[in-house]
Amino acid sequence: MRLCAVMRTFLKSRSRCGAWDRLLQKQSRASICSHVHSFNEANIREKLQAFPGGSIDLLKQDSGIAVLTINNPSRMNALSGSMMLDLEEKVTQLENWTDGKGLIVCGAAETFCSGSDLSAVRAISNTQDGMMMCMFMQNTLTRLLRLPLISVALVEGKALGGGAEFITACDFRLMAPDSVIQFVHKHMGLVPGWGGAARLVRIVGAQKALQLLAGALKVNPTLGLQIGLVDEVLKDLHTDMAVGTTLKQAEQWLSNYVKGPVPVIQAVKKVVLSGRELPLSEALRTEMSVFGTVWGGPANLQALANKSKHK
Ligand SMILES: CCCC(=O)SCCNC(=O)CCNC(=O)[C@H](O)C(C)(C)COP(=O)(O)OP(=O)(O)OC[C@H]1O[C@@H](n2cnc3c(N)ncnc32)[C@H](O)[C@@H]1OP(=O)(O)O
Repeated sequence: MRLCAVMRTFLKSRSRCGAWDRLLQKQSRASICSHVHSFNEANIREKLQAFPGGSIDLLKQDSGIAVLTINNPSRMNALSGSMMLDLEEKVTQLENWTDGKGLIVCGAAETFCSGSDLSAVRAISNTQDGMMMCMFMQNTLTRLLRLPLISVALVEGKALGGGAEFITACDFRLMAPDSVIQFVHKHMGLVPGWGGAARLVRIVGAQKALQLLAGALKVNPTLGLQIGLVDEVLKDLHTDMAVGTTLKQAEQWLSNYVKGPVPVIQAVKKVVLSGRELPLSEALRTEMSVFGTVWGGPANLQALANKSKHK
């Protein structure tokens, strides 16, 4: 099945906010499907399956916060072909998670992700296969960013190459002390292909993005905060034993933004997403449509009955 058809099926299946879905559907077709005409999904799935190792683990919690773990520690959590397939499957599960509000993306064994598995990169170094893999990952990471969940990447250790691209597909980024984000693509004779450059420009602006990519700069927590790539630096576990694990700190941080009923939190994400991705006139229409899903809804009526004051 061609990817465009997959995107259409996926978007059609999520029709709780018709206008929002239709607009993103239109945008998805234009931005994701237009540049590789001969994309054959079955073909790329078969190719990716030939590079096994590691897993992507998903834990959906009663709190409404899920934890997605990139798990391939013997290769510094490099993404193998089967992990790319696994990631797509987990994103589908999250798209269907009606009780979800937040998502933390992290790596196993105290490091985030060292990018694409270099053994797979070597084996599929022809242009056609490279572009297919790139399109598969662009599609998956775009869907991750568009989840109606508030997402945060928890960076410990290293986020390199595709790992640095991955973190840009989350709404927020947290860094542990001593961690590093580096778009090493230039050193590999590459540029980002998983959508990381396009998203980076939107996060830090074109000037800073150009510096990060052209200089393959090592971004430590201080620089990350300074340029707006990173939203918070976590406390050092070695000097402050009371803070718990980095994952606990990330959950604590995210809990500030996911307090409240599921439909309201998901609606917040949708209006920001449409503002981020759509032209103003379409974003305004979408905002009205999402507004219609919460106006007069249970949380709204409850707040009115409580005569809430916001002192
Ligand atoms: C569009 C996507 C573009 C891309 O993502 S291209 C890939 C970009 N990433 C890279 O080039 C990362 C290369 N690796 C490194 O620089 C270093 O291994 C790294 C991550 C800084 C860690 O350094 P160290 O702490 O010294 O550990 P190490 O080098 O001994 O690594 C431990 C084991 O992990 C392996 N590894 C690390 N990154 C990998 C990768 N991307 N693909 C496949 N294997 C990878 C590494 O080969 C080593 O394995 P082994 O113990 O020698 O069997």
